[in-house]
This record gives sequence, structure tokens and C-alpha cells, in this order.
Amino acid sequence: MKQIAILGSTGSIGQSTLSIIASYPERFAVASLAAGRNLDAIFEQCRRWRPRLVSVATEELASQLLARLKFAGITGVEVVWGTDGTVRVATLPQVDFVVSAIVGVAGLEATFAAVQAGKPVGLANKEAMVAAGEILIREARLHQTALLPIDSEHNAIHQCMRGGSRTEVRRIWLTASGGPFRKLPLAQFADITVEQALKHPTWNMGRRITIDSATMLNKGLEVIEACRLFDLPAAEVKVTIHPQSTVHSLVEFIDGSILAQISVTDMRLPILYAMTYPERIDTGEAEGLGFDMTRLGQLDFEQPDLERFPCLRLAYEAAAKGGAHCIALNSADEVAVEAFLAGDIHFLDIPRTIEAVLQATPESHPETIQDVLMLDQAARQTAHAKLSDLSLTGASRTSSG
Ligand SMILES: NC(=O)C1=CN([C@@H]2O[C@H](COP(=O)(O)OP(=O)(O)OC[C@H]3O[C@@H](n4cnc5c(N)ncnc54)[C@H](OP(=O)(O)O)[C@@H]3O)[C@@H](O)[C@H]2O)C=CC1
Ligand SMILES: CC(=O)[C@@H](O)[C@H](O)COP(=O)(O)O
Ligand SMILES: [Mn+2]
Repeated sequence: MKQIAILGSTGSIGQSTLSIIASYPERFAVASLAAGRNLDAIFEQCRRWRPRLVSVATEELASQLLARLKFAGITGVEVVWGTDGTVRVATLPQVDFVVSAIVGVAGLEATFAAVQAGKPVGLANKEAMVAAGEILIREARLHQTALLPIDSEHNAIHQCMRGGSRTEVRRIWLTASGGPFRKLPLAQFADITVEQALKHPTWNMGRRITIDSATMLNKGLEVIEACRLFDLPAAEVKVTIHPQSTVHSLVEFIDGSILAQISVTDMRLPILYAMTYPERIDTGEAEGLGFDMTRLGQLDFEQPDLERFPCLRLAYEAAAKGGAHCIALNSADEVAVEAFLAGDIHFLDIPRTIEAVLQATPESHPETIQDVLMLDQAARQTAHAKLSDLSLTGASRTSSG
């Protein structure tokens, strides 16, 4: 019986993880949960799963949750809050495996703490790997623990890598759906609405990653994530547009063979793979996780268009510089996506903001998580300043800026 901690239990990945735990009660149990602000959802999770420890974003939310638990007669659930709370959830002694699925750099400290405590981590929180990958990997080696990718492409690569040794790999191919604007002419990008950008063609995910898929910054973050996880230079991490999201990624070996991983578009599968690795378990027919090869249709692969999706180009540029530039790429995007979702800026302002922040970022290479957090804060401040420049000049109201 593995005792699981879920960081980001109320989100899309968190809920998929709970669904896996519900399917295999003889294998998994919930030890601890960390949520942000969704009090109704975390209250229901406490009622259903009775975790020992729960964290929410603030002290006030913690008091409200405690009051609701008391009123409902639910005892034995300790409630904590803030970043310290997420760290406690991740490092609870009883925990055997941590699913890291808080969105953004907000999940970094708890992920790092889990690794330092020697817990194996299933990593959905790609931002942690982009901002602090080298530090996390160094620490995982030191504490002899595993960092298993849950992000579907990296999970696919992890599976394909079992087909050969590291020295036999020529390059890897990350597949990208291309998002909702794969075929939209550039001239129409200035008019993209929040509602349109939130309509992902193949996956149901949280709002931030869905917008990132629409700008293709998600694939850019994934290029950096792959460089770190699989120890590859960015030149050996390629992106191919595959609109069906059926092939989740591919590894090309030096003899010319290419291994691909194919499965349903359902994150429960990579989560289950990470939670059971190095075993594979029989999911049977009833889970909806089987792929019906008899219904396999057309599989298309196209070159990405960097003119319409400048975020992908910016990510390769940041990957080449590393360190502070990778951190700034993510921090600027977190700020810009929030502003876009709030209706404050246009879609094209997202790459504009990121580019401006990257240009203003001096090269540096953090050694510690504290260094990373300081660089993250600095990039956020620059991003906010750039956004207020945009609104002052009215640049965000024109298509070409
Ligand atoms: N969804 C997917 O299919 C995939 C997601 N990922 C990655 O997984 C991560 C999660 O994505 P997803 O589940 O879609 O996102 P969601 O927006 O659905 O969920 C985010 C989770 O993070 C919690 N959270 C946000 N801020 C804080 C905070 N400050 N402290 C504690 N908890 C916080 C939210 O809590 P609350 O809602 O209670 O506020 C919620 O539980 C991201 O890094 C994403 O890139 C990677 C591949 C696929
Ligand atoms: C499910 C998953 O891993 C997401 O990262 C997904 O790949 C996003 O879709 P895009 O390929 O459109 O970025
Ligand atoms: Mn992905």
C-alpha cells in the first residue's frame, strides 16, 4: 500500500490522481493533500479521503476549512497553510510517493522539499523543472530518489528510453497538438479571445497550461523540461506538430530506429505509470485507458511555425542561455497569462511581455532554490512593469504593437 501526497489535489492532475487511487484501493491510499483556494473541493476531498494532513493557500482559508470540518463532524485531519503547509504535506513521514501538481513556481519549494526528504516524486509541475531542474536533479541524485515525469510527452519519452541506452539516443521528438490556433492566420491573432484560447482541441486541463498550449509556450517549457530530465542539449530536443495527440512523443536512436508511445489522451495513464514504476499494472478494459488500435485514424506530423508561435522560439533562446533566462521565461509567462485571463491584455501581449523580460534579464546561474526564487521575483517585477508600459502606451490595443 503506497501512501500518496498530492500537491494540487483540487486541480485537473490532482483529481485524475484521486481517480486512480479510487480505482486501486488495494495499492494506494491518500496520506496528505495540498490545495490552493478551492475550499468546496478540498472540503469534499477531506470528507471522502480523510487525509492526515491538508494544506490550503492562506491562514484564513485554513480557519474556514477547520470550521467546516468540525461542523461536519470530521476529525483527525490536521489543517495547515501557505508554502510551509505545502512543504509539510510533501514531507509527511508516512508519505511514500508525492504527486507534484501545483501550477507554477508556487509548487517548487514543496517539490524540492519532497526530493530532499528522499520521497519519489511524480512530476506534473513542469515549471519546477524549468526554473530549477539542475538543482532538483542534483538533489534527487544526492538523496537517491526518483523524479518521474507525469507530463505526457516526458512520460512517453521515459517509456521509449527503456528501449535503448542514453548513448544510443540521437534526438527526441516532442509532439504538440498545435493548440486551437494551429491554422489561424497571423493577421487574426490580435482578436483572439480568452474563451477561444481556453478551447484546447484534445486535452482538458487547468487554465494556465491551456493558454500556454494556445501560445505554444507550453511546448517551449517542455523543451527545457526534456533537456533537464533526459540530459540533452536543446538542439537534440525537436518539436513536431501532431494534431491528433495520439503519439505522445518519440525517441530517435542512432541506428535510425524511432520508438513512439501511443495511448489515449487521458492523464490518468502517465500518473499511474509514475505511481507504479518500474512495474506496469493491468488496467483491464473497464478503466477506459486501453487504446483501440482498430480505430486508429490518420496521424499527421507538421513543422511548427515560429512566426505565428514566437513563444516556442523564445523558449529555445532561453534554453540556450539557461539559468536565469529559463526562470524568467516561465515567470514572465505566469504574469502575462494571468493578465490575459483577467482580460487586461491581448493574446499577442503574452509573447511581447516574455520577450521584453528576457531581454532585460542578465545572464546568471542559480545554485540554490533561494537564488531561483529571487530570480523569479525579479522577473515578475519586470513583467509587471512591461505590462503597465503596454497599457500606458496603448500598445496592447494594436495588433502589431
Ligand atoms: N492538466 C494536465 O493535463 C497537465 C498538467 N500539467 C502540469 O501540472 C500542473 C497542474 O496543472 P493542472 O492540474 O492542469 O492545473 P489546475 O489549474 O487544474 O490545478 C492547479 C492546482 O494547483 C493549486 N494551487 C495553485 N496555486 C497554489 C498555491 N499557491 N498553493 C497551493 N496550491 C496551489 C490549485 O488549487 P485551487 O484550485 O484549490 O486553488 C490546484 O489544485 C501544472 O504545472 C501543469 O503545467 C502537465 C501536463 C498535463
Ligand atoms: C497533457 C499534456 O501533457 C499537455 O502538456 C499537453 O501536451 C498540452 O497540449 P499541447 O501539445 O497543445 O501543448
Ligand atoms: Mn505536456
